[in-house]
Amino acid sequence: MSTFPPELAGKLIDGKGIARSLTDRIGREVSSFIEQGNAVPGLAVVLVGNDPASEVYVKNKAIQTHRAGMRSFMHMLPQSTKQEELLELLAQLNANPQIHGILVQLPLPPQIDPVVVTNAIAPHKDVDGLGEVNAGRLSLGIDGLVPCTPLGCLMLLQSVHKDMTGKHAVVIGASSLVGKPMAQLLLKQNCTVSVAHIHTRDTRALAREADILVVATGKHGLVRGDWIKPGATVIDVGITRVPTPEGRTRLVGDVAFEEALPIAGHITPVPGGVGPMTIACLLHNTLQAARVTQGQSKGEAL
Ligand SMILES: Nc1nc(=O)c2c([nH]1)NC[C@@H]1CN(c3ccc(C(=O)N[C@@H](CCC(=O)O)C(=O)O)cc3)C=[N+]21
Repeated sequence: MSTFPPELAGKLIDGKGIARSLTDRIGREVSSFIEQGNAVPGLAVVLVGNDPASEVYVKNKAIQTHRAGMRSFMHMLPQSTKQEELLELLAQLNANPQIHGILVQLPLPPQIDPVVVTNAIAPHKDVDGLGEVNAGRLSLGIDGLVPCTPLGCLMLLQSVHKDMTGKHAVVIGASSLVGKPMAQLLLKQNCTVSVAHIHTRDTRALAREADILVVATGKHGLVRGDWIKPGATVIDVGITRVPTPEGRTRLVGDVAFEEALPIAGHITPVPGGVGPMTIACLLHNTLQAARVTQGQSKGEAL
């Protein structure tokens, strides 16, 4: 990033750095949690199939989990795994007192229903926050486990904005994984929230009205420079691996970064933006889940 002139470099939201300091803080909190006589927080990650990109993410998660002083339990299942077999594993993980958080990596093979699987995770261990109990809690504004990517985006926004009251926040993408929970979190920050999706008539015109723009579509380069209101804060959740002319690959976001950089007030890069925050928030949620299990948090009913 040092190749940017200083006035542009100051616009970058350093997700990697913010994630590192969050992970370090969680590590210190984990140490004192254990010193107080509590169990070592444990995270189980389940991967079905052998998608190479998913394997990289899952290994990254395990490395970060250890860095924060927590236990990591990896379960790699074959692509042909039956839904019943996965549910059987989840029942064991739910019952295992060494495990405080469970994450099933998405997407799953076609023979497995992600809704059934997500809801088979005990709500107090659902560190992805995707099950109906935690999703319902979020929409009601009750404490619960919040999905990691939107939570990470919120923390990045809070590094720029002390108070978001009255700001127009536009979320592009309405998935249950990112767009919908992101909209709930922005509402809770007193933003006026618009959610654009595949059927939205003029997404560009809507985006141009945004003080805060969160893009989570998986369509790389969708948001061009002229979609951005001058001075807006832009959070790019997209992450796609594309080939380079030299025959290698690189990661790009949903925002045409070079076009957006001179116009935005603040913007997240890809890589080094939202991605590292997702993992840091997973650790945050795992510690939170362990605290609740040990009766140290008010979210007792989780
Ligand atoms: N149940 C579930 N929960 C998830 O949170 C989940 C998932 N399934 N399935 C896959 C996606 C993807 N995901 C990422 C996490 C970190 C980076 C990350 O750290 N990215 C680095 C770059 C890593 C690289 O070089 O490949 C960065 O953006 O700087 C990216 C992507 C979580 N996901």
